[in-house]
Amino acid sequence: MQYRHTVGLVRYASKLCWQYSGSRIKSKRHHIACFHATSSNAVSNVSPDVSKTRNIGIIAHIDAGKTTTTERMLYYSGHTRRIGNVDEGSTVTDFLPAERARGVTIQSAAISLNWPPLSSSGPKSSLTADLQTHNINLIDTPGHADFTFEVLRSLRILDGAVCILDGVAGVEAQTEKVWYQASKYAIPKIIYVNKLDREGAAFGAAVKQIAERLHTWPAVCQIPWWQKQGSTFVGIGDVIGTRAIRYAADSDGTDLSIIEMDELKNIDPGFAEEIIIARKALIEICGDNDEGMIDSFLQANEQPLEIPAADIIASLRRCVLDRNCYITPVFAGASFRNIGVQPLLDAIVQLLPSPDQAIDPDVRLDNHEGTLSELLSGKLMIASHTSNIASKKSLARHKRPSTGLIQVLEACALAFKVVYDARRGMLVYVRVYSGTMRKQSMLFNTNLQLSERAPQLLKMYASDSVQIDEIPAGQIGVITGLKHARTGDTLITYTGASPKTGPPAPLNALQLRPIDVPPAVFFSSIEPHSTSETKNVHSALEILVREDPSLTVTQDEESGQTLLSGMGEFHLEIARDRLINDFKAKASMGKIEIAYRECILQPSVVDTIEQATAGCRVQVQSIPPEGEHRPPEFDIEDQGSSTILQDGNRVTILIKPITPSSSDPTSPSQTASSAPLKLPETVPLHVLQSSLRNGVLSALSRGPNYAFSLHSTDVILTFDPTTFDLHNNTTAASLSSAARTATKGAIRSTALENGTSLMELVMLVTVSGLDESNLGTVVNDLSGNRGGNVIGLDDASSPQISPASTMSSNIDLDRVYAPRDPFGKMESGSTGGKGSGGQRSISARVPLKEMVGYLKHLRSLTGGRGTFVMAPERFERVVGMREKVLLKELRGY
Ligand SMILES: Nc1nc2c(ncn2[C@@H]2O[C@H](COP(=O)(O)OP(=O)(O)OP(=O)(O)O)[C@@H](O)[C@H]2O)c(=O)[nH]1
Repeated sequence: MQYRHTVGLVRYASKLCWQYSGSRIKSKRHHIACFHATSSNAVSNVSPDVSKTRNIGIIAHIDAGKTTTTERMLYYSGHTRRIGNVDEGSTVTDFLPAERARGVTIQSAAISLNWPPLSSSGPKSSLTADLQTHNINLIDTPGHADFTFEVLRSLRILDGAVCILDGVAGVEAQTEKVWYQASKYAIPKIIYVNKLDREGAAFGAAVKQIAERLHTWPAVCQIPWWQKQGSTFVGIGDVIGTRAIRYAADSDGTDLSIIEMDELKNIDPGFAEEIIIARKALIEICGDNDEGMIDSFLQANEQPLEIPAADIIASLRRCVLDRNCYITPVFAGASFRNIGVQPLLDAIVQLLPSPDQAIDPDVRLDNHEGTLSELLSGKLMIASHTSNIASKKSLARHKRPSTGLIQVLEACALAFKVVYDARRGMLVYVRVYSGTMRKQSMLFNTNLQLSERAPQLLKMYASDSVQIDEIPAGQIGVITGLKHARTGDTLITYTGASPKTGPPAPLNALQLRPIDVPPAVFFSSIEPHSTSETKNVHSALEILVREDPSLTVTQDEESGQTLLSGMGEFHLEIARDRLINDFKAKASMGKIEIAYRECILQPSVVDTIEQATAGCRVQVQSIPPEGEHRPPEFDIEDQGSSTILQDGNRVTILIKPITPSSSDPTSPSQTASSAPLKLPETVPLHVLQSSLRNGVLSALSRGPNYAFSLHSTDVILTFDPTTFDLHNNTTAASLSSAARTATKGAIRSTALENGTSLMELVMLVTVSGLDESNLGTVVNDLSGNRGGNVIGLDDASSPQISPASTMSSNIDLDRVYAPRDPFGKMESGSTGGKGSGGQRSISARVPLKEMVGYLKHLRSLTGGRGTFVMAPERFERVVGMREKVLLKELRGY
């Protein structure tokens, strides 16, 4: 029985929210209140100094205030003359119509600003004397979990991050997720506790949660200054400078006064005393981690108050840049009230790394991994070459290559974002890692294996831009006019560029740290309103997918329907809005449904099914699930350039040598360097390989029984050039088609013999905000009605979302300094043992289907207090009654 993806196949009345986003209602008015100091007609030829550059991301849970803070940064840096407002849809960075209408960040926006500003001084400027002007490339990332890919691709190219917390909510679930993602890439971070003007704000509690949930030692650099028994937030205590900064009420944040300690002791003795306590704690934590601070302490005659602010900043910077040091500086403010943003900008410049101090990016050359500096020093080339010649058993005949080949490399950059702009066409955002990318240079795209010229380069100021002649190493910029480059592609320039041949091997295979695309878990059909609209709709979809690789478009073979898949319901809704409103496509979107997977069943992994079609011999077998006995050959790891892992499947392409004496297939890398295989000039090895692979992947995109894509399938395709009749007129399409037919045949035979099964996505869910009275009810609901499996209670670190390697495991909470909060919300030195305020949390594994509409239900179970966050864990086979029920739902009978 075959099932087609038809609209309404699965009916879900309720809405899945990956996390609670609060009940904020935002105005739909579009006040564009900003006046940009730059314009796209301007041309800038100033090359920024790399040591005075910061590539920084702003990361946080949804609604923590990222865009509000960014807006102030633009204002103080002189980029805008008025402060935009998220609630009025007038911010610079949320410039998409959908972002302005909904008041949420959907795509990460890249802006450049100078801090301290070049021309202005006085109240709009830095609060640190003698701070030199730096160029900050800032990326405001989305907080909603459906747009996690946006955060991931930004993190890939950032050197540092500011993590913003809501001062009332503290460390929220999505904060933990993005924190650990940033930690995974070893990105140095500072924390800004925002919204301290709100009723219920608790800075001390937030600091304790930072230690408890983010597993880092908070180094409190500022403390909030509350007056009127804690009801009015008036400014901040500068622990590093031992002074207070008071902001005039209802000002734009430039009307502020610096109050030195002597005066503060008269105005607010309690607050002055707390600053002194905080400073001692800061010196202690720096001294525990940095030898330099011990020297400063001794030089200051062991008087913490006598240590110069510059020494503390230098010590903190050493700690932040040290990968093995688990210290995070913490700052305070209320961006909406214009409090605390200038000192935060100072901290970005002072504490976060410049590109030349940032982590050495990962690269891959041929099938060897290393770092960029290893590549540039020639080490990686030597390793790659040595392995090739070793495979030919003729090591003695080959000399080591000089590093000359690397000298051919002029520049390399990663395209981390592609955005369609109605006025300027496709904007490809790049981070240049080495060399200088120049206007009009010929770029070679190592992922697509093609050359494109870069007609124009831009520096972006959110939706505005300035033309530039070059993008030097360490900088972020935009290339316009590229027809092919996609997110995640590596672009290189090289001497003697030839669009016909591309760069010499193995430079043509150089890849900078790839960006993993998470699997799509929801889909919907897209129906053009008329046949004449089909082309327009497809062009618009093509743009959407090039912009956002976490969206995929497929064509259902049987129904002919176009299906759009994505990361969540909200993700697809936004895609629909963009399709219809921004691209004016005349089409409708069907019901949003869950994307299941299909897997072939097999009694034994060695019992493979083979299918041979026109030069392609295909073996198909199922990959045993994780946790079950898995023979060594199924270790899910990349096995060189002939094998890829994609969407839970493993695809290996082997090319048989033409020589009559060699009967064994070899991997392409071996074949490439062995004399017998002579491929036609028009079909070089990489084209042959990628065409065959695309054919296999296409066959895997539709299972034989349920029409969902296949998962846990191992495909080995052996290509025999002699039986295919490979010649100069062979096209990539004909190769793909042969691979596809052979793979489909093999899958069909396997399915006929052994059957297939449905697989569903299991989510790792963390429910928080619970208390003793509703904990049991929520546990029962998750493990009973929803078929979930509770794996832990009060797991402060949400271990499933937090890679252990990125955290410090031995933080003694009693040793963590946190100032007392007003109204006794938080006793310093205690979090109640069960999370903030004695709140309880649950970690569970639950099928995605059962989480649809969960937010509403959870709120009814917990009187509106419970929240949750979830992340995909893995696809699992659906068995027993559950499979019967699901199939019945899918069939509709
Ligand atoms: N009271 C108060 N409200 C704030 C503050 N900062 C932000 N807000 C409000 O919080 C809401 C969310 O602010 P945003 O700046 O959109 O938050 P975000 O983190 O960018 O949100 P997403 O991009 O959608 O994840 C808006 O209504 C802001 O006006 C603050 O310091 N105090």
